[in-house]
Amino acid sequence: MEGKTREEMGKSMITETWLRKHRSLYLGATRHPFIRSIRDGNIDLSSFKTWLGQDYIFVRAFVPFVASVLTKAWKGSDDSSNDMEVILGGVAALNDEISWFKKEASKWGVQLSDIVPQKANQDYCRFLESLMSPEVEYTIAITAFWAIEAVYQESFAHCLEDGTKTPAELQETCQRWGNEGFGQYCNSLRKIADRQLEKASDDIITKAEATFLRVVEHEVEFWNMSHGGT
Ligand SMILES: Cc1ncc(CO)c(N)n1
Repeated sequence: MEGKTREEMGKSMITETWLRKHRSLYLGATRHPFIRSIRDGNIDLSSFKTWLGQDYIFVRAFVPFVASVLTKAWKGSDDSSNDMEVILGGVAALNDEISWFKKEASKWGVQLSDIVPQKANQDYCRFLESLMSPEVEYTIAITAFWAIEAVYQESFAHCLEDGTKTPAELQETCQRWGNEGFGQYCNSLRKIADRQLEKASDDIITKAEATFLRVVEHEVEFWNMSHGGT
């Protein structure tokens, strides 16, 4: 890539350039102390329960967001049948995820009906809601969607690598987002985002990059909230 302009590399490398440019922030999300503590086996189980309850609330807000991305794909995509299939797969996975949260919560003695969303969660859900507006372009929304899923995929896959000390009772959680199928799904989302970005105006590309950064910041805050416990 040395010495090549973005045009020569092809604009399809846009997410790649962002990941490189914002590497330390991105690693701040995917290698967060909360994730490290799972991986090292010294996680405080009250932190895990906090995360579980808060993430259940997040996922419930995430469903209408993903549905809004699906709606935008219907008219806003160049390859809407491909994109709608990928996004619909995401909706189906979320249906399964909600059942999993309920089962997992009862296993850990977490009463989901009692959970009050904390500030970082409220802020993140409000951000999702802002992206649901019909004024927000498909390219922006699909970029956010990819980034949201990719942070979880990379974070939890990191806990499953050889030599990690992830506690047995948290393996299933890590598998949920760290498994290869979820990795493929994230790659599909990334390809869609790159394809959309390739033909986007500079203004949209700039907006999409800012959206990507905000997602990563919200993810860091979300882990911070969980890591703080209670
Ligand atoms: C906070 C958060 N980010 C991403 C995902 C992935 O679906 C999730 N479940 N929760």
